[in-house]
Amino acid sequence: MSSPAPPLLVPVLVAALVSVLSALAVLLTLWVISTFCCRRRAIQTPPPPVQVEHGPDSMLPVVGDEQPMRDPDSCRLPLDPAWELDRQRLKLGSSIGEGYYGRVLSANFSVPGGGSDPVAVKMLKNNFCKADLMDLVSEIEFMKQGLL
Ligand SMILES: Nc1ncnc2c1ncn2[C@@H]1O[C@H](COP(=O)(O)OP(=O)(O)OP(=O)(O)O)[C@@H](O)[C@H]1O
Repeated sequence: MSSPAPPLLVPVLVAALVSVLSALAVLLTLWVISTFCCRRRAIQTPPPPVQVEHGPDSMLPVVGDEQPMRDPDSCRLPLDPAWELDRQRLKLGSSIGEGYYGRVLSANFSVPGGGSDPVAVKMLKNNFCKADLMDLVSEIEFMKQGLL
């Protein structure tokens, strides 16, 4: 049978427990504040421009992570004169459909010699991330190779 704790020990134990709990509360508060500040800083810091490179042995582009792209101008792709069309000649129409990362519009392309051709224009959805851009560029590259 255990003997009861001496009368003085109980207040000391309670005080120690209160001290430990207070310290834990302070640590938790500091952690919450630092996490909140880090998140705010991450949101305020604009993402770096996307680098799209072609690896020596691969036609797939090398681009970054899955952060949302907030500034579409920061991810302008290198021009490819062999495939690039003058987008001033494109007249966008209504939406045809949507896939996982892109949406497709009907459009008319004014042919330089005169007349126009109906075309489909695929573009990234709003709030796309770098992985979506990578998917689109990969699809473009496959199309150039005649693989799609
Ligand atoms: N060249 C095209 N001509 C007419 N309609 C098209 C054309 N390309 C796409 N579409 C329409 O737009 C829709 C979305 O196409 P999109 O390529 O974005 O996605 P998906 O191929 O269906 O799916 P995922 O995003 O998974 O590749 C298609 O389901 C189709 O209805």
